[in-house]
Amino acid sequence: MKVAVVGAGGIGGYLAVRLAAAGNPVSVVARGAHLDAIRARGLTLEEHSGKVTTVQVPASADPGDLGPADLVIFGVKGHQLDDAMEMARPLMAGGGVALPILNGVTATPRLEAVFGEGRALIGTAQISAEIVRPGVIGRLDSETGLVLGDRDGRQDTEPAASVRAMLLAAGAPAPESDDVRVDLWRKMIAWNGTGTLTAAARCHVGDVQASPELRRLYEALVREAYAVAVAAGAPVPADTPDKVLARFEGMSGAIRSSMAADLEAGRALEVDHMTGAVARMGRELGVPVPATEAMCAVLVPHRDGRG
Ligand SMILES: NC(=O)C1=CN([C@@H]2O[C@H](COP(=O)(O)OP(=O)(O)OC[C@H]3O[C@@H](n4cnc5c(N)ncnc54)[C@H](OP(=O)(O)O)[C@@H]3O)[C@@H](O)[C@H]2O)C=CC1
Ligand SMILES: CC(C)(CO)C(=O)C(=O)O
Repeated sequence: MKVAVVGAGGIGGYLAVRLAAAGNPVSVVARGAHLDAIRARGLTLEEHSGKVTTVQVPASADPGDLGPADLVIFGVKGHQLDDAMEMARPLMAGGGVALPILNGVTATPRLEAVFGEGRALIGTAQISAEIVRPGVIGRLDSETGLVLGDRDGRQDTEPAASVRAMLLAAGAPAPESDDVRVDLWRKMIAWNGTGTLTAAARCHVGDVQASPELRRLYEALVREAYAVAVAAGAPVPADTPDKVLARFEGMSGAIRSSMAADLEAGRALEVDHMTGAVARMGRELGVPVPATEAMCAVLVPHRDGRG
C-alpha cells in the first residue's frame, strides 16, 4: 500500500518512520527547516526506550511531486487541515483513502466534505510525540497507539482492516476496538482535561497529578466534556469519565500536550478545534461548561501564536 503523510510532525512523523522502516513505500509532505533536514539526513524517530530509527523517504512541500497514494495520513493540526486538504488533492486523486490522526471529533467529516463520503477513516492517536529538532521526532511515551476504523466505527471493513494490519505488521500499535467512534470521543473527553490543562497551566501531566487544585480542575474538565458528548448523541458509555480519570493516574508524568508544546514555542494553537469546540458544543446544546470556558479564555489570546 502506497502511503503519503501530509504533515510529518509528531504523530505523522512517528507513523511515517515506523511504516517506512518496515519496508512500506512512504512519502512525506513537510516544509521549512523540517523538510530541509529530512531531505538532507532522513527522518529520524527517537523513542522513549532509547531506540533510534532513521529512514530515507521522498519528501516535498508540494504533494504534486509525490503522486497519488492508496493511504493519505493527515498529521496536521486542526487549524491547518483546510489548507492541507486543498493541497493534498493530487495525493487523493487515485481513489485512495484519508486517515486523519487529529485530536477532536470533526476531522473525518471535514475530509469527507472535501473528498467524498466514504473516502476518510477515523483515527485517534493515544501517542505522545513531537518534533524535537528539524528532521527528528521524539516519541515521549509508550502509550496505546493509533486506534482506527471506518466512519461507522468498524475495523473489519476495507480499507480499514488492511491499514490496521499494515500498522501492526510495522510494529505501530493499532489497538482493537469495538467501536472506534467511542475511542475518538473518549480521547476528546480525556484531552479536554490533559491537553487543555497542561497548556493552560504550562505544565506536565506529573504537575497535574501532584496538585490537588489542578486535579479538581482536571476532573471538572473531563466531566464537562463527557456531558457535552452525551448531549451530542455520542455513543459513550456511562463509565467513561471514571475510566478516563483512572487512566490519568497511570499516565506518564513526563507528558504534556501538543498544545502545551505549541504554546511554549509561540506556535498557533488548535484551541478552536479542541477546548473551543467543547465550549461551543456546550453552548449550542445547553450544557454548562464553566471550567472549559475559563480554559478557553486563558488560551484564546495565544491562538494565533507569536507569528
Ligand atoms: N503530538 C502528540 O503527542 C499528539 C497529537 N495529536 C494530534 O495530532 C495532530 C497533529 O499533531 P502533532 O503531530 O503534534 O503536530 P505537529 O505540529 O508536530 O506536526 C504537524 C506538521 O505538519 C506540518 N504542516 C502543516 N500544514 C502543512 C502544509 N500545508 N504543508 C506542509 N507541512 C504542513 C507542520 O509544519 P509547521 O510546523 O511548519 O506548521 C508540522 O511539521 C493534532 O491534531 C494533535 O492534536 C494527537 C495525539 C497526540
Ligand atoms: C495529551 C496527549 C499527549 C495524549 O495522548 C495528546 O493527545 C496531545 O498531545 O495532543
